[in-house]
Amino acid sequence: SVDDDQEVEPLPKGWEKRLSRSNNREYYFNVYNARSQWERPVSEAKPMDKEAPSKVQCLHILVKHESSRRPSSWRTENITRSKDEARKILEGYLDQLKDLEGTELRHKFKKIASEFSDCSSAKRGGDLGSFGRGQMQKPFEDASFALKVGELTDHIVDTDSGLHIILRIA
Ligand SMILES: O=C(N[C@H](Cc1nc2ccccc2[nH]1)C(=O)O)c1cc2ccccc2s1
Repeated sequence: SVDDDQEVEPLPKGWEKRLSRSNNREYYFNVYNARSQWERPVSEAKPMDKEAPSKVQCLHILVKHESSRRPSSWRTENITRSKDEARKILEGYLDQLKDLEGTELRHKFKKIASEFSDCSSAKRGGDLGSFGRGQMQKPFEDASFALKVGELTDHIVDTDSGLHIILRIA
């Protein structure tokens, strides 16, 4: 059994305790480099751990427009809005989100994504899961990897799919 006082002792700085959904086990998340481990950490996670993360997990809200690669989505069979109109819509979402933080930001972001994102990930609150470099369109990848955990893009990201805002959650 785990040494009792470890149970009540606070975690070393820079670590968060999380629950793995797949096997209902607790694991530990290094908030600086987004790495996870099963073993309870004994030493502080260091900010210099902030080396380039190999993978990130992000939520996004996509607003497609008439020149999107596939101007169709679960919401709208034939998307005809202009790119400018799409930008204005996303700027409106950014205004609603930019002063929020933490759980409140994540919940509001997921709510908007699930109702309005033109990506099929809308069904998962905009959650794309974890991805490494080389998996997503380059502008999206660069914007995602430039974010710290918990951070929202302060600008709109333009890809062949349409216009996005991104929230990094891991
Ligand atoms: O490419 C997708 N969806 C496209 C729109 C789109 N284009 C993207 C470009 C970069 C990042 C996310 C993007 N989503 C669509 O529905 O037309 C993905 C949907 C999902 C759903 C779950 C997890 C990953 C993904 S990637």
